[in-house]
Amino acid sequence: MTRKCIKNGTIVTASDTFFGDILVDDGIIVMIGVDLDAEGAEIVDASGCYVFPGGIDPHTHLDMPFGGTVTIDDFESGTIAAAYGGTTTIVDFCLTTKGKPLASAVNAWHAKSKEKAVIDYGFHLMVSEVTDDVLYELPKMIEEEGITSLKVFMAYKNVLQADDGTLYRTLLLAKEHGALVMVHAENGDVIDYLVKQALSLGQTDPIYHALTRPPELEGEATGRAAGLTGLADSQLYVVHVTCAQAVNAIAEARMKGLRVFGETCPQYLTLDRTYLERLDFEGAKYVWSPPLREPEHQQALWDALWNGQLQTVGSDQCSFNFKGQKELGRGDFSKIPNGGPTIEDRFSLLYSEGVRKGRLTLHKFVDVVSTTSAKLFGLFPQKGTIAIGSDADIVIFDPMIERTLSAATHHMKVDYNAFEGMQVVGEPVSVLVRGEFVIRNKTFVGKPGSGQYLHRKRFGEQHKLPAVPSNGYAIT
Ligand SMILES: NC(=O)NCCC(=O)O
Ligand SMILES: [Zn+2]
Ligand SMILES: [Zn+2]
Repeated sequence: MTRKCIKNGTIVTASDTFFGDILVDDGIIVMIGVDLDAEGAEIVDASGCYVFPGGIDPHTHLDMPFGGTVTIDDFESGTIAAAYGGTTTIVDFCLTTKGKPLASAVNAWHAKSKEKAVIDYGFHLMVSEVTDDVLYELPKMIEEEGITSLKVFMAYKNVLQADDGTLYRTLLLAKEHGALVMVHAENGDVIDYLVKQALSLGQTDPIYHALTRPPELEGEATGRAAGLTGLADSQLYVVHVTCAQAVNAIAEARMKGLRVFGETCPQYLTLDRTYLERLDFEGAKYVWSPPLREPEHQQALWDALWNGQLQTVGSDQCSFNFKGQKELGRGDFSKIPNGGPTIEDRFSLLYSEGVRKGRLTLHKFVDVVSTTSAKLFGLFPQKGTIAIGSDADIVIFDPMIERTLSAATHHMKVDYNAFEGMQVVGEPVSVLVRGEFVIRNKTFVGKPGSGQYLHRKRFGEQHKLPAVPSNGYAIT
């Protein structure tokens, strides 16, 4: 049945809260109001629940070769887990290879995702060099594929790291063609020196991963990237911000009027550096770059979300099994594959740790887990809100359910949960993508391959919504 009426929920967007019904037809929201006439529609009862726009996760790495291995969650397990967690759209990083056409990387990413994704998805391009070939091809990727965001790494020396000239040229190109440059901001050269020094002293445990990547090096790189953005009069999105130093650099750039935006991730808001000290090499489970920080940085990140210095929360889903993958770094922390499993718990953690603990308002919660990502990445208002004409990507969320996050109950393939044992309150009970249930009463009912590829708009452009049916109107 394509027509549905979601009844009696508390509908929350980034700007409004109202009680009522949502009528969905053919995947689109066609009416919002009180006591809607739902004749011919399937009734979905949302009483006692919040009705949120589907989460948008702007930062995932599914089925991606990295650190000498490949992330264990692919577009099937990763998007099923995302859906369970209340996320209906992801933007995944397409890894390009130096010397090879960008199109071959994009085609490979289409092949990984097409038959598998259960929610909608787009791609960012990771750019590690700017050659004449890349300069020629990039505009085509933006125009033909709708890939309107490009990531540049300032760290991972000799692997993905690009130099400042490459970053600057990418910023210029992005300005010219309406793309958003994303940056992994850490000073890779100094980190390389510190890592070699630690290893030469026999300091090989996971904790040295954090000790060789101090927050000053994240703050320095963030400020440098922001400065180059100003010079290029371009736009920048700093991924996975972890510390006060980087927040300050972003805030300073924004105060100067620069188009600089920042994302943090659930792990940096809820976990700290002591996790890397866990015995029996368990600390390897908590190796991310940039690393987990001292607890005081968490407050800086929550404050920055509250006051708008940071705008989004991405998962940076990049999962490796502890057994056989994280273990590649036993005896040498620099060989531990970087990243962790976060796609499933992002939305609930932000609600439970953010809204429930008074660190985010309900509207700010929706904004940082969905709406602003839609705006920055060319998906709004097709995605990221509940409005007439928008896709019916909807999360029915029971705010009273108490549960414990655990690998025993999660839906990712990966063999551990980064938030194991953490108590959260609130759970998505049903999740719809374009009006079809993917999760219904906490059970997966979707179909691999039903997720659609999203051709995204250029930076600053909006989607035109389909015409509203003649009887479509909103009562608020
Ligand atoms: N963040 C992390 O440790 N792994 C994923 C790759 C990246 O985003 O740098
Ligand atoms: Zn990164
Ligand atoms: Zn990442």
